[in-house]
Amino acid sequence: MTSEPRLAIRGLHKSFNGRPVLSGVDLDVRGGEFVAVLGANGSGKSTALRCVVGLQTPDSGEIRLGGRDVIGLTGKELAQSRAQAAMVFQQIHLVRRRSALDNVCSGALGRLPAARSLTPALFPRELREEAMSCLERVGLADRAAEPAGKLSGGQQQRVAIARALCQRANVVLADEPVSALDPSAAEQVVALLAELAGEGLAVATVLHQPDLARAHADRIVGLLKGTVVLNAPPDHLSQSEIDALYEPERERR
Ligand SMILES: Nc1ncnc2c1ncn2[C@@H]1O[C@H](COP(=O)(O)OP(=O)(O)OP(=O)(O)O)[C@@H](O)[C@H]1O
Repeated sequence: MTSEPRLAIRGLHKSFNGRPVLSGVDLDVRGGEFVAVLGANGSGKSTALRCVVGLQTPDSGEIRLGGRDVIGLTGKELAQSRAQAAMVFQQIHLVRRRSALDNVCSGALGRLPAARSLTPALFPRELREEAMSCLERVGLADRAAEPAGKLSGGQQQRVAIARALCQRANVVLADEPVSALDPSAAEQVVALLAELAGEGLAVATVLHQPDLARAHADRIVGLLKGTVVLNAPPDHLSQSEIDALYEPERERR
């Protein structure tokens, strides 16, 4: 594991309509590390990850990707810095009628010349080869030609992860990637994310399954009402510490 974090978040604040959602969040993810982010509904998990990839704008704080603060960057510099991080979502967002391979190739659209990115027929051969090796890494090379919509939910999520690899992201952020999957597919996808971290990627995933986090993560980060209250390897955390993250949900019921 490298010592310089690939992703370093410092003092992240975000409010919606005057209501604080993130109140000074710090989070580091190093290459080779698999971090699970846990917390009750509304604790700010998605907002924190969305700020990293530019889907939300924080009110204040630092987001360092590859050692460089991306807040305040503009234009090409911002695009290059942000491309280091790719996001995988619960709703998988593949083009269902396109092949798995075409979907994976689309991870490279940000670096293709415009004339090459208009339609998959124009994707260069080298890109198709790279996308194929990304599909191999997620165990789906044999389904490359299949329309994405015909694959199972777990397979589609693995295609989305391959697309993140084809973006050449070195930080992969996943927001509840397994919430829509059955337990066996969920286990496979989380194990895959852990394996990719083991190969050197920096991976952080929001999970609603503390057991999967305990089984696979190197570190668990717990958010409570927009504040990091846990940050430790699973075997350093008691079940009651993890259960306490979900107290606000129980109070609401
Ligand atoms: N674009 C937005 N506009 C207004 N409020 C928002 C917006 N995005 C998120 N929120 C609110 O911010 C709070 C935190 O949302 P967020 O999605 O980050 O929580 P979460 O921990 O990921 O929750 P969940 O587990 O339910 O996905 C919630 O109360 C949510 O309603």
